[in-house]
Amino acid sequence: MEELRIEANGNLGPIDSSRIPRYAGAAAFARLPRLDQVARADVAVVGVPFDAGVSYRPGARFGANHVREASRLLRPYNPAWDLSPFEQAQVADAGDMAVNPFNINEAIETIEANALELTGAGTKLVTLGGDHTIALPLLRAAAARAGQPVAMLHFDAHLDTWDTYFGAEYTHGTPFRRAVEEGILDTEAICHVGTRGPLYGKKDLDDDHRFGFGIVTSADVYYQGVAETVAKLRDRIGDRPLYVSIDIDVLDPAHAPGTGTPEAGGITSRELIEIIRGLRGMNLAGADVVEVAPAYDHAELTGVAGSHAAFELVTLLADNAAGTGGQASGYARQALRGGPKAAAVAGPEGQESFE
Ligand SMILES: N=C(N)NCCCC(=O)O
Ligand SMILES: [Zn+2]
Ligand SMILES: [Zn+2]
Repeated sequence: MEELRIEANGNLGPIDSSRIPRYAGAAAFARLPRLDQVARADVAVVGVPFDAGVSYRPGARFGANHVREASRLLRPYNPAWDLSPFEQAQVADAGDMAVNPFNINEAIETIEANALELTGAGTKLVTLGGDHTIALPLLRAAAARAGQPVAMLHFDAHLDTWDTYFGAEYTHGTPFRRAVEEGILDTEAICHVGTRGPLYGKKDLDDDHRFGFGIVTSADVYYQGVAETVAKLRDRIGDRPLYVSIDIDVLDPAHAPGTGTPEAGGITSRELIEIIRGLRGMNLAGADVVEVAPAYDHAELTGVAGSHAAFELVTLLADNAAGTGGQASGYARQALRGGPKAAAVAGPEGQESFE
């Protein structure tokens, strides 16, 4: 079948869902072209079907394709910012990395090497996991490309700064401790968002604090609201190269049941999307959406949430590639009251920083 695609500004866009039903054909993220169908890409969405690092329910190896399936319903215009990311930048689906499911160390090396290869010509990556182990090699590649340790916003119910499980150093509960040890994170500008749930002990928090992490808990987002959360995060990070890692379990299980280690009391998908939108114009180096485990999903809730989170990340990167960041437009222009969009556009001046 012919692929009837939307094209604009020399960028090959998604299959046109007004001419080919959106449920037809093979799934690529947002019905975008494959990387081998375009000459170059500003932004690539890539899958990492790997879940050998999980401590509880398995299945995140199927997450990337589940998010791709759910992403068929995305439309190409993002009204929050009056942006058509696939027109403003070339975005493509780079397919899946072929990682060894039986050897975690080798898998980590493969992910790092593939991420470096994909970003060679300046392409920015949005990676679909996979379990959270994969953030470590992705951060290595992001820091190598940035030429310096990167700031990080880590959306997650969990800290993921634990030391080992069963003596294993590389698991989905440990990537950010390893990243601090490796010196690839800018420890002046790293923060967890959405943290909640029981820990093993107080030492978990003491260690995490010692590594330099700030914490905006799920309860903080509820009590302070999105606007204040965004302002604090922007203040903390400034213009540093920023990696954004989104564990889908940051969402309440009501919004994202399809994940391996769910915790009650999470943020909503609306809050997550609005916080991501609040990062507009920041110096985004790369991002991931991980821990989608479709076997536990219902009605594609988690796939839809993951696909929208990824779409907002792609919008941020496309916006940066096109140099259009920071202008009030779209819904922001039509807003009746100030809110996070207004705050994000206005910037973080005058906001307190947090410890
Ligand atoms: N990264 C995720 N999703 N979970 C980490 C949970 C580690 C634990 O079992 O304590
Ligand atoms: Zn988690
Ligand atoms: Zn995690």
